[in-house]
Amino acid sequence: MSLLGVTGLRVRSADGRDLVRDLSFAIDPGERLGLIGESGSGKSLTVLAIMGLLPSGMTASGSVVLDPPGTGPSEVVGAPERRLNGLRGRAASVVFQEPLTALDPLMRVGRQLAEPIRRGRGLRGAALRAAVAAALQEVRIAEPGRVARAYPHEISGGQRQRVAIAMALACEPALLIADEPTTALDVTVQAEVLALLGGLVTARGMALLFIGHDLAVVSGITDRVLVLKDGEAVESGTVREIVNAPCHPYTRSLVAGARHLDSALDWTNR
Ligand SMILES: Nc1ncnc2c1ncn2[C@@H]1O[C@H](COP(=O)(O)OP(=O)(O)OP(=O)(O)O)[C@@H](O)[C@H]1O
Repeated sequence: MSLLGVTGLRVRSADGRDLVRDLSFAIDPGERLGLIGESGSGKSLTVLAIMGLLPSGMTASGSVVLDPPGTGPSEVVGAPERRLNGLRGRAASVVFQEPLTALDPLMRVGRQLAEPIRRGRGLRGAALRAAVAAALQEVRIAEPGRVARAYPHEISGGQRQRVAIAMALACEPALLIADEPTTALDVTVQAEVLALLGGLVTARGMALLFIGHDLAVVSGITDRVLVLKDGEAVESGTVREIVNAPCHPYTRSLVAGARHLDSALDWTNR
């Protein structure tokens, strides 16, 4: 059984429009899948449906099953909040595009990172403080003491995204979902955060669902790609297949327009 199995997923708006239609894919433990598509193609709604976090009024149908090692499979669609809370953070965790989504502006960084570590790992006191420092070091925060004492607005955008990544990792999820995690960052910081994410996924043996609109970025960090257009999957395959022999016209336009395509092609020769 896959770690994540999405079958016939449909997301419908409050006014009855189908924003995601008949979407099916699976991710095995340790696998890296990219979900790529233009703005408005339904990528973020797919992520929210997987986490049981759709905005009120929107409904999901079909099936989303999370099956992390050591627990039985759980259906997300229609699950009560209590069951979803047990899955979030442990089975799957999300890093969003805008790190401030994950951070409370009125709470010091160290305290907010401590909360999921305390909940997830049951640590207290000095052991909890040490775990917070270790978590900040793991995401390569240069001055963990200063950053732990800072409020989110007192640190840089790149540091905020590193903290958001540390929070997403706090409960040791089997699947990390990264929803355009570098889009809000400037270009040099983007590359550093991508390298960090890729390294952490490898080091922890996590599976990765990486959402993006830039084929060069997505193909650099994933093994397989699913192409979404207007809420529907139009093509899927390995990075090599998609980059070297795109079938659907939309995928062809993505490949033709991909910036830094050379570096993406280098990745396919790994
Ligand atoms: N809360 C909402 N209410 C109504 N429609 C919404 C809502 N959120 C998203 N949509 C619509 O659903 C469609 C898919 O949106 P979604 O955010 O999943 O796209 P996306 O591929 O993630 O785009 P982007 O790359 O810009 O984030 C879009 O047409 C969008 O306008």
